[in-house]
Amino acid sequence: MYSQRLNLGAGASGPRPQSRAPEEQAVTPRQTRNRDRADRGIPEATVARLPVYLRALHALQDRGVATVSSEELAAAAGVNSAKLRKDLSHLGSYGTRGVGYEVEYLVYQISRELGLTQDWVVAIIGVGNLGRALAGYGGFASRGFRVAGLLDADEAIVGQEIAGMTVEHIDRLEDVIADRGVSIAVIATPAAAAQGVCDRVVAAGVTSVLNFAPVVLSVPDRVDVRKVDLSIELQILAFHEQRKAGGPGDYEPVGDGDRPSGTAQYVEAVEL
Ligand SMILES: NC(=O)c1ccc[n+]([C@@H]2O[C@H](COP(=O)([O-])OP(=O)(O)OC[C@H]3O[C@@H](n4cnc5c(N)ncnc54)[C@H](O)[C@@H]3O)[C@@H](O)[C@H]2O)c1
Repeated sequence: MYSQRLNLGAGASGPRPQSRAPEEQAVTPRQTRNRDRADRGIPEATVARLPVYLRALHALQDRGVATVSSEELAAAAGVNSAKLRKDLSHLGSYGTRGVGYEVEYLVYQISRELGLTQDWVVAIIGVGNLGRALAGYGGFASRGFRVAGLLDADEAIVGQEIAGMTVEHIDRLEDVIADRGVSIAVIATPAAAAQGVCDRVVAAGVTSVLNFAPVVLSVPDRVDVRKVDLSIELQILAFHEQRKAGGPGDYEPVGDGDRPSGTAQYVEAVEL
């Protein structure tokens, strides 16, 4: 058993460390990723597929499967097996001929690569419909993300209890980030407020932002922004539906051309 594997599920079943040494708090996801990958050159397309492999591996673990062939894992993840083997080779994982990959160790390797073997502290800014849903989503903790702050500008919302946390006023943003070691900010405000919020979290030292607002955020180079836009995903599905129905236009896959199936993986990064 790998100790880091245990840590992945700790949020759901037991307490996580509430505080870290200052030098540990200062490490951001980006810094860790850059440090770990600096010399290995793992392609971003591979990185984007690792969470998909991880999800498939967790499903195998849940079924008590100890080893898996590249073909089985590739089928479960919706990619071809050659691409899967190539992806995993970037992690130094080649499997064993005739046996395949050891599920538990591969979970550990991918989790380590994605920075999931440690806790990431998250603040959700904008606690409306979406912010509430995100705050109540149990899946973050089991994947190593701990929501440590809910902030909103609306006095009627501030002070409310949501998912066991009290919503704080946005005026406290900088203090919350500093005091709780927030390294990822989730922005779920209206579009008009998003850039201002983003500027503040960046000024407070956050270098990873997950943006749900329908606006392209300007950030310094050192900051990673991932944008989630469900309407774009629906438009992509509409495009494919149209093609299935024999609608206009021949389709040429662009870019990677071998993206895994399933909707959750289709969350696009329009900025990085
Ligand atoms: N990405 C997606 O797929 C998706 C899906 C639904 C909604 N959205 C977007 O997510 C955002 C939130 O949607 P919603 O339905 O929850 O809206 P909402 O109006 O219910 O919630 C927005 C919250 O942000 C708060 N807020 C406004 N200005 C703020 C500020 N400066 N600082 C802190 N909080 C502030 C409001 O008080 C409100 O509670 C919107 O931008 C919406 O367009 C995205």
